[in-house]
Amino acid sequence: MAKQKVVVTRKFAESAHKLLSQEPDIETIQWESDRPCDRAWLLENAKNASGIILTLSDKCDEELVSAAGPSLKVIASVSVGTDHVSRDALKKRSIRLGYTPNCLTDAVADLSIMLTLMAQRRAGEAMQAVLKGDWPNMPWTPFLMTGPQITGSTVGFLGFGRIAQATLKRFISFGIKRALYLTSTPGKPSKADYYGMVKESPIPIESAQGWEQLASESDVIIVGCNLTPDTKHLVGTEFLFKMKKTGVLVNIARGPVVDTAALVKALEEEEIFGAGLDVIENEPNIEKDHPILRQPRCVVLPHVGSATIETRVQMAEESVKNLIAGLKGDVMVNEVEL
Ligand SMILES: O=CC(=O)O
Repeated sequence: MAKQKVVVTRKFAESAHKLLSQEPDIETIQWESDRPCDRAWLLENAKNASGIILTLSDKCDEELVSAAGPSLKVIASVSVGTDHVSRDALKKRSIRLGYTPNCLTDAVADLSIMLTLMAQRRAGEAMQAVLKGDWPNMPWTPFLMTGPQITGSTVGFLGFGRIAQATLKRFISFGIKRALYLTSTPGKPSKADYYGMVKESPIPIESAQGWEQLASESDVIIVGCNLTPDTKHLVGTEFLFKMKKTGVLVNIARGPVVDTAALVKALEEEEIFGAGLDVIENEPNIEKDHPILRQPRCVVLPHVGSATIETRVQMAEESVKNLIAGLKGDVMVNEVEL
């Protein structure tokens, strides 16, 4: 029987490649670098492939699936977000889509806490001052580098899936007093209520009546929703200007949910206290002199939410398992319902 061709668009963890190499019926075409593969290489090598393992920076669109042709059965994305994949292009050809939602929950929740504290406690600004040699001119003064405290605050979640709930679980141990959430089904907790947060929580967890309530009553806002046409720029001027002046905004979801120009304006005009971004519109192509990078109260990280060693190994291994299950017609570890 002819082997099934699988294209792998990165060098991942060794253990994941080993899993794949143990499959006797699979022939692997491998991009030999951990940096993104060339689009032309991908389109060329996708021809007659049965499966492709890719990441959020590889666009999986009509062009790619039609380049692969009718042999294509499965896409395994090494990510939780799948907005880089055209669901329509897969659905109409009955191509299955695997993803890695669970294994990165803790890593991203940890980062959400880190960004919140960095934004509230002005970590970026404080580090810059020390690195620039300004510390000798900054003697201890009562309000030097002060920011709002997390204890006693209200934390608002735009999107209340696994990562948001794992983040809330952590926030509770910081002594927050209330949580508010907004999902695409207002009034109901997310179907992914894995931690039993809403039922078992020691603090009130309430569904916000709308984005206005979420924006105006929260001290911290965690953006954790999917990017869809409805959520693009959901956090824009109106939202930001409704936030408390002591409020901080954290985005660990997808850049375009937040309108960057509006965020720059809100920070410049001190309409909000600070921001922590793991993702940003047009990433990774952010110019060194982009106005968002000149905001002292804004911490920007290069999309490293899931970047713990353990998580990245697990994401790669799970993706290989998803791919193999998809090719064999078995149940995947995690599959997107298209
Ligand atoms: O953003 C990261 C992911 O989708 O895995």
